[in-house]
Amino acid sequence: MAPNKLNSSVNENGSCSPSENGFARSFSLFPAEADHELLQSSIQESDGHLIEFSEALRTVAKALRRAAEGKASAQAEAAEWKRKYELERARNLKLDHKVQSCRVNQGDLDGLKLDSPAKKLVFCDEADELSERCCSRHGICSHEVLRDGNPDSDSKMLRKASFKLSWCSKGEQSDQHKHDIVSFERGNITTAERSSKQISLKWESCPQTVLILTKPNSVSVQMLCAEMTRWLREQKKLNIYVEPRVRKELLNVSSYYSFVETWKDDKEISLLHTKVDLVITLGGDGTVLWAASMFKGPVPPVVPFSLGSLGFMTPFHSEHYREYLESILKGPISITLRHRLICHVVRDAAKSEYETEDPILVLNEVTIDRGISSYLTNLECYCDNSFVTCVQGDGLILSTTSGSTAYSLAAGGSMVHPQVPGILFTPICPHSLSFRPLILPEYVTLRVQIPFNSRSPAWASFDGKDRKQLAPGDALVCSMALWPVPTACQVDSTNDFLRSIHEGLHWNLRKTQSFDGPRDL
Ligand SMILES: NC(=O)c1ccc[n+]([C@@H]2O[C@H](COP(=O)([O-])OP(=O)(O)OC[C@H]3O[C@@H](n4cnc5c(N)ncnc54)[C@H](O)[C@@H]3O)[C@@H](O)[C@H]2O)c1
Ligand SMILES: Nc1ncnc2c1ncn2[C@@H]1O[C@H](COP(=O)(O)OP(=O)(O)OP(=O)(O)O)[C@@H](O)[C@H]1O
Repeated sequence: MAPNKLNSSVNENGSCSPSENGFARSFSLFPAEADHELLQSSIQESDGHLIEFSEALRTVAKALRRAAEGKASAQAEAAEWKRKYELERARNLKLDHKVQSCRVNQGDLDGLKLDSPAKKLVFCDEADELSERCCSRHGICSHEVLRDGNPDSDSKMLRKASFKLSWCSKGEQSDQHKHDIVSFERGNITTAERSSKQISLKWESCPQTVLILTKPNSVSVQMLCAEMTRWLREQKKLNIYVEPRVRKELLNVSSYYSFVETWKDDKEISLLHTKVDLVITLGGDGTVLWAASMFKGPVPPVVPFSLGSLGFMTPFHSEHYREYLESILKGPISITLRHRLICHVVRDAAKSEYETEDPILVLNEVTIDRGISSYLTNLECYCDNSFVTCVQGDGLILSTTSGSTAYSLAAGGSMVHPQVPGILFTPICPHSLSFRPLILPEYVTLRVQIPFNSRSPAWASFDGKDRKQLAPGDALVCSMALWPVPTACQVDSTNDFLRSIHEGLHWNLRKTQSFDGPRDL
């Protein structure tokens, strides 16, 4: 309790000194000294209770005042948002109207209809204005580009389940445009749309084909894979694809699994995204990285199940796979769009920047380090042709935000929510006192050049795999890829991210300070 005038005459032992306290002196007529002391202490106690009570009343009054003030400001804010919403809605209705009339004038696009799927893709790409309209009405992407067969015969010819992605919004209907990040309202710049809202996937037709990818050499994973395959086939009537190795394992268990499909070569792998509606991974983060690496282009939604420890990208516990898959196959699903980096190695001997080896897509990071050399690496770094710095140390990590909790974190980089579109620039053991990690915007192109005067080659590795030597004169060019990895969330992007850093890293875990002790009031 705070020091107070009322108890300022209390001595060190906690009792009132008779010489200082006239009130105490007036009771000196009582014969027994013990009774007197008892009375003294009960008076002090009731004083104490009164003080405590008045403090409590003051706190309640303060809280009530704050609540009233908060309510008033919340009401004002709500009114302002409502006004903005009405404005935006009116603007969108006007735009919609314009689009409709434009369409009538153009003969409803019928004249532009093309007969092959390939042409249809080109049509979508080329007619930017039209695709804008399709996006603004249907959300992020209407999945048109993944359709094949005759576009006129519509859903009967679909080989893949079509779905719709949209930003989640609180209202029933969102009329907002996906590209409308900044709006100009009466000459003032306002942010109309957040770039990283929770994304929701809604199936427009039922998923039919599932690809199951599993961590190798694990008996528990093999058993779960067999059980899940049977359940998906018998209960959900789905087609199942697995890796050739897994098909053999399943057939060793029983010939029942002969319905399971697989592929023969890389060409068939490159076409998987046109057949598969959903990818299920059984393993840890490494299996999610493996799944991502199989898709060099678009990636179907991935449902990552963790076996054993909770991974950072595997929020689904395998024990409850039936409930999770039931709800995922039904939809809608909250999705994290995990950005990937596309990396090109440009050799010194190349005649032009465009003469590169096959690009490599990474979900976590690309690392350029000193490999087995004991010399410092010397890496010249450029960002959109501006010189950034020269890394002298063990190396450099260019990481996605999904990879921010992996190697980059170990090298001192920040942890970033996976839905934030950025590139982390994290040095490994820089021999300098002032080299802090950076986070760069998603639209930049980074170039890491091995100088001609470097004492040794550098080594690039991609998601911890596929090491490539970079000789003096070679460069690694890296930018954000077009094709993210959509992973299903257990709850939503933010909840899953926070849970993974709490449970996976014990982030900021500390014993709570006890209540008693010195305090400021
Ligand atoms: N010093 C380090 O921390 C270090 C060193 C090398 C590689 N790595 C990481 O390992 C990754 C390859 O993983 P792997 O499973 O194939 O190899 P692995 O089996 O060697 O596992 C590496 C560990 O990193 C974890 N991990 C992977 N991706 C993660 C992510 N996005 N967030 C948090 N943790 C993550 C895995 O769960 C695992 O515990 C690389 O991409 C790299 O990020 C880390
Ligand atoms: N289908 C696959 N084929 C080949 N290799 C794979 C496959 N799936 C995973 N791997 C590799 O196996 C290794 C271990 O996988 P994973 O990280 O999933 O398991 P884990 O190490 O047990 O998980 P955790 O680190 O979360 O405990 C990784 O290096 C990964 O690249």
